[in-house]
Amino acid sequence: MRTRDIVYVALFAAITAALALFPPLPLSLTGVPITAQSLGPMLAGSILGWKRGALSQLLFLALVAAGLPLLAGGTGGLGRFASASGGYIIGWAIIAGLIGWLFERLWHHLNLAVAILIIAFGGIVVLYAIGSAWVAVVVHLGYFQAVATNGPFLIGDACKVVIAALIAMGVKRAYPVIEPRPRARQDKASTAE
Ligand SMILES: O=C(O)CCCC[C@@H]1SC[C@@H]2NC(=O)N[C@@H]21
Repeated sequence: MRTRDIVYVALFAAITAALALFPPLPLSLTGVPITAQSLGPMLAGSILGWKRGALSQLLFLALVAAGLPLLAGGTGGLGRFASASGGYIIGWAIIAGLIGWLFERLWHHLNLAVAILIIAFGGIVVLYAIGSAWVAVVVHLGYFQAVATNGPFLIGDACKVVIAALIAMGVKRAYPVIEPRPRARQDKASTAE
């Protein structure tokens, strides 16, 4: 990793931490809060790509695990991973990697709609799937009951998806950070013509 990559990783860990400044709203059944912080991994993956995106969230998680109060509401420590929120928090690193990987693969086909679809897939479908498994275990619910507890997150998360896609597409145009995978041979041939 170059120095610039380390700076990007640290910057996006810091952005996720800064999003904790928005006050959380915990749900009564599970205690998992509505939070602005899941915008962090959406941005990290879509702007940095899979490796640096995932690393930025792993760095953030390491700091939380070490006890720094970087989660919304000023919480942190290993206990947060054992709480009903644990799957979502761990999922942030996974979805940053997944979103970044999909952005790299589809770089030459990206437009706002594709970006929204990719970020919604990672930041809603996959994140809820992981988070709900954790909720099911910790809160003693069936898996699909746990999935249903995500309902109140949907409007906020849909807004985060659109915000992340708009920012990521703006960065792609103005100052692309992702180094895309080479185009398929077929694409190359058609551009050479
Ligand atoms: O305990 C924490 O601070 C972490 C909370 C994780 C909240 C998840 S992230 C996806 C979903 N959308 C939200 O707004 N909240 C949950």
